[in-house]
Amino acid sequence: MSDCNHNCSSCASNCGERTEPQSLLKQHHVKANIGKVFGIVSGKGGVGKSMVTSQLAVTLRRMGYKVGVLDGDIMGPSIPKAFGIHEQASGTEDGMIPAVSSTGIQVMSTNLLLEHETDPVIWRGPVISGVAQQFWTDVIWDVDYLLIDMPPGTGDVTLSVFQSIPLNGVVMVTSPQELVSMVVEKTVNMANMMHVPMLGLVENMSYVLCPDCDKKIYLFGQGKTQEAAARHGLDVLAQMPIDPALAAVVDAGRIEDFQGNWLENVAKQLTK
Ligand SMILES: Nc1ncnc2c1ncn2[C@@H]1O[C@H](COP(=O)(O)OP(=O)(O)OP(=O)(O)O)[C@@H](O)[C@H]1O
Repeated sequence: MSDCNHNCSSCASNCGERTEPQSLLKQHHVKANIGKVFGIVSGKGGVGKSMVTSQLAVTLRRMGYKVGVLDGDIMGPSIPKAFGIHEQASGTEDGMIPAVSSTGIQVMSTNLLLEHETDPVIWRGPVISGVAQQFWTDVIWDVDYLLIDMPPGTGDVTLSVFQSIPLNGVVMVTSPQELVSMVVEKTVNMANMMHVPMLGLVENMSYVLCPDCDKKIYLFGQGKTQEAAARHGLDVLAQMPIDPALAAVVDAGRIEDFQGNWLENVAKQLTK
């Protein structure tokens, strides 16, 4: 190490004298213009993480912001379908260009790279993590807010996103039953260990609204949410009902038409 200047912060060499851990954070594409970046996480699958990510993107767009969604759920991408995007992503010599929804939301997802939407993603772990990173480093985003729909749980891709993308915070999505479980705690702990601020919790499928009297029916009991969230050190930012109309707009690729303002408080947290 003849040319060692003993300043580890400006040196990429991993020699035995290194005293500081090396950052694994990656730069976004040189031509990209990205304001803030938020991850949407969940302890396990099927709790409505993609639903919340899409609705949050629409809510921010309705507030007038430029919004992008990076579909980090590489194996089970569902964002393009919710937005009714079926064409393949395009690219130039410079980089990848995200698809754009009918209201102007930018989207990048593995499903936009496959020849057929129904093709399985038969890639090994390291390749999958690499793709999530490339959606950050190689895509020419132009957004005020980039939302990352993370894969469920605390696996490879989640870790890779936490390590390589400078997140401004994460929002946790749970269902009422999941809130009391260990998997939520694991995800909260992972964000803490990665020093990424956990902004709070969206409880999805909290209640059903009676179509006749508008009464909220809490199928899994009421009042436990605040207590369980507090145990995890989380603020409850929103509670969303189970609403067949929501599932229907997702199935029809028309999430941008959804009615409801459940996530306005979450959007305010992200934009403040
Ligand atoms: N509040 C809701 N009301 C009605 N249907 C919902 C609601 N939330 C989610 N769904 C439906 O439940 C299914 C699972 O939701 P979603 O794909 O968002 O979950 P997820 O947590 O992202 O799952 P995964 O991580 O496994 O992809 C979807 O068909 C979605 O349309």
